[in-house]
Amino acid sequence: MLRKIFNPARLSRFQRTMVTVSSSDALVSTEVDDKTGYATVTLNRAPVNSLSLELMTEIVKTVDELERSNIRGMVLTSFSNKVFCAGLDIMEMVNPDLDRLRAVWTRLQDTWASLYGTSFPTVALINGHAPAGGCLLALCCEYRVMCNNFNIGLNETQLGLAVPPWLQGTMRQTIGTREAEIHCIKGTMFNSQDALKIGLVDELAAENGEAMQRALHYLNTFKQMSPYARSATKLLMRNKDIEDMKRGRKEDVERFVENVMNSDFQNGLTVYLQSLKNRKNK
Ligand SMILES: CCCCCCCCCCCC/C=C/CC(=O)SCCNC(=O)CCNC(=O)[C@H](O)C(C)(C)COP(=O)(O)OP(=O)(O)OC[C@H]1O[C@@H](n2cnc3c(N)ncnc32)[C@H](O)[C@@H]1OP(=O)(O)O
Repeated sequence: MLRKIFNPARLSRFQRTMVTVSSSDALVSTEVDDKTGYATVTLNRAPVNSLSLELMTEIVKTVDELERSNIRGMVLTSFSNKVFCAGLDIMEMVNPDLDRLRAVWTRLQDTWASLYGTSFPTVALINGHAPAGGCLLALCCEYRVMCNNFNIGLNETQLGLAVPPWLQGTMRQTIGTREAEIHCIKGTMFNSQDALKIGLVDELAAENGEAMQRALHYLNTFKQMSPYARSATKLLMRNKDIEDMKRGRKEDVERFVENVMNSDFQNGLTVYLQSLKNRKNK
């Protein structure tokens, strides 16, 4: 599982040298620069990259294939310069089919596990808002560069959802136990500056180009380092969290289903959706 010597010949499925490989309707597009071995993975589900079952399936598949392709690093970003990812697709939770709802939560667990557990270095280039599941994607990466004037945070409790233990753990690891407890419970959304102050993101950038330079700078810090030592250290730090999540995953799915099927939650969701539409029409 650990990284071997970079071999561009193993990148066949992915486009190399910065030309998009995927068709225009692909939910995730991947470009690999064969000089550096860095992949740029772009979420491409208009309008707001909300995490449907299909988008999460594509993310997991992409990360698995990159793991096999022997890349040297990955930048995760959005097609939109306004929204990085709007979190779980709310429509997946409105009067859902139970089997699909279980599959949605299972796939969110998989998404977290595969992104959190990559052997190669990962940077989230947060070029837009990142509430809830959007913040989750960013937290899974090793390093976060955020453009100015957006919001990020785990606002689940504001929506009537509990933050699952594995996601709480990633937040704790990033901003510390005390702050994670306060802000998971409150469902705080941070603007870019406050996110930097609290350590939720590592750097700010004025715009996309600068953010990409900073992301690549982070990846370049590993150029001279043994990939084996790097990834072994990362995985030794993270594997226990993934194993813990996997041990409790069935109960976690059932808690989510119970949470979503609660009539108060369903009523709240209808009001919330309407509020999003009203905000838009103002
Ligand atoms: C002990 C432990 C117990 C554990 C128990 C388990 C319980 C479960 C826990 C679950 C926790 C973790 C899970 C995460 C849940 C989520 O991720 S829920 C989703 C949260 N997301 C949001 O609240 C974001 C809502 N959206 C916005 O705030 C804004 O849309 C935006 C800031 C992202 C973007 O704003 P703007 O650019 O102005 O676009 P809009 O006009 O608002 O939106 C365009 C369009 O998209 C629709 N939309 C927005 N977000 C979503 C979404 N998340 N899902 C689906 N659709 C979305 C929006 O309604 C607009 O649609 P129309 O054009 O009006 O049709």
